[in-house]
Amino acid sequence: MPKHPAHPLDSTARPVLPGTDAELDAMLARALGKSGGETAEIDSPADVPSEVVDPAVQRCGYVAIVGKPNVGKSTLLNALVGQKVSITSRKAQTTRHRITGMRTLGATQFVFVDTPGFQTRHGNALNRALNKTVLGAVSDVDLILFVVEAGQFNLADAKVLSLLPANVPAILVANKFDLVHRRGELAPWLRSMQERHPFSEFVPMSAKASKDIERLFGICEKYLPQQPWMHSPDDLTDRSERFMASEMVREKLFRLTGDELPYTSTVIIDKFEEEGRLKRIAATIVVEREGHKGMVIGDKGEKLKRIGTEARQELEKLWDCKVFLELWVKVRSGWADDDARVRSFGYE
Ligand SMILES: Nc1nc2c(ncn2[C@@H]2O[C@H](COP(=O)(O)OP(=O)(O)OP(=O)(O)O)[C@@H](O)[C@H]2O)c(=O)[nH]1
Repeated sequence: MPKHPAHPLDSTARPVLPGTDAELDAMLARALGKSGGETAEIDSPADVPSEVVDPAVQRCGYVAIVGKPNVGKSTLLNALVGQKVSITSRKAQTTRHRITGMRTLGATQFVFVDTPGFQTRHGNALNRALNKTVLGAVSDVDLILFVVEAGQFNLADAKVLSLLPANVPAILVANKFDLVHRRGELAPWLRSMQERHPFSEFVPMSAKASKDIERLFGICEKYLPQQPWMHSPDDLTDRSERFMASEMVREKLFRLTGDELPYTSTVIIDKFEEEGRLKRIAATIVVEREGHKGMVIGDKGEKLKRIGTEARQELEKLWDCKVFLELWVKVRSGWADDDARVRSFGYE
């Protein structure tokens, strides 16, 4: 029989927020897996075949992943879903859409919502659209994973934190824990974080470590309501193949052009045709200035060719079919400042 922990918000089982120093220290010790905590080991809901789960005992709910740009939200989402549904790059502001990825483990179906980092620096139309997406994402979910870099918190984190609704449980995910060398300094940091928001739990982790991902599933499960699944247990995302194609090109574009290319460059799919086991895709990379065009094309077209090859290879792997990908580059000055154009490029 699969396990079904009581929903923490159903009854008196609401998580107790650590108030005293001793409680905070215990929370930290437990989260770090040190002795002395009563729940150092957390079961993962995995390993119960989902086909055999009676709908009457199924759990299903939305989990929003929020945080400022570059803290690792997309890496986390991909690891949770078990496949690439959101693009990642070292360049901040890579994610622009609300993306849902799903994962069904045992009796529980997790529906994840990825959000763009909350934009604070520029008030242009693109950033206004991005911020609206973040607000929409957090208002109607069962659980929020507020992602920060472990031990860090600045104004950009604070702006995202200020958007969290009071009535939705939020877990503090201290990501990139592998980069923290002075772990002893985390206790005062955790204390200050708990003063900023009544987090239900604290999870120090690395989105790149599979053990941490498994542990996170076990932690999140109890926050999702008991109700039948909304998607088939095999579904991983509700985004179209067309969308995945444009995201994949955009990821390669940002990875291969480095920091010179402004994040306002985007990708539009002009053609998406299927012929048996072959997909023919034509896409345009839209840049803001003539000078950016050269950065994308590179010496003798070398860079553009590499962007195309890498995107094609990943798409072939993702869909398990042959892909023919044709790329173009166009200049459209000021598109990110133009509301109508931002909408026409697919940002609501
Ligand atoms: N060392 C380390 N690096 C990580 C970890 N998680 C993510 N990263 C890296 O951090 C960078 C940003 O990760 P993303 O997943 O793109 O971040 P994001 O928050 O989705 O960024 P935006 O799309 O800009 O909002 C990438 O280079 C990741 O490889 C982690 O746990 N440890």
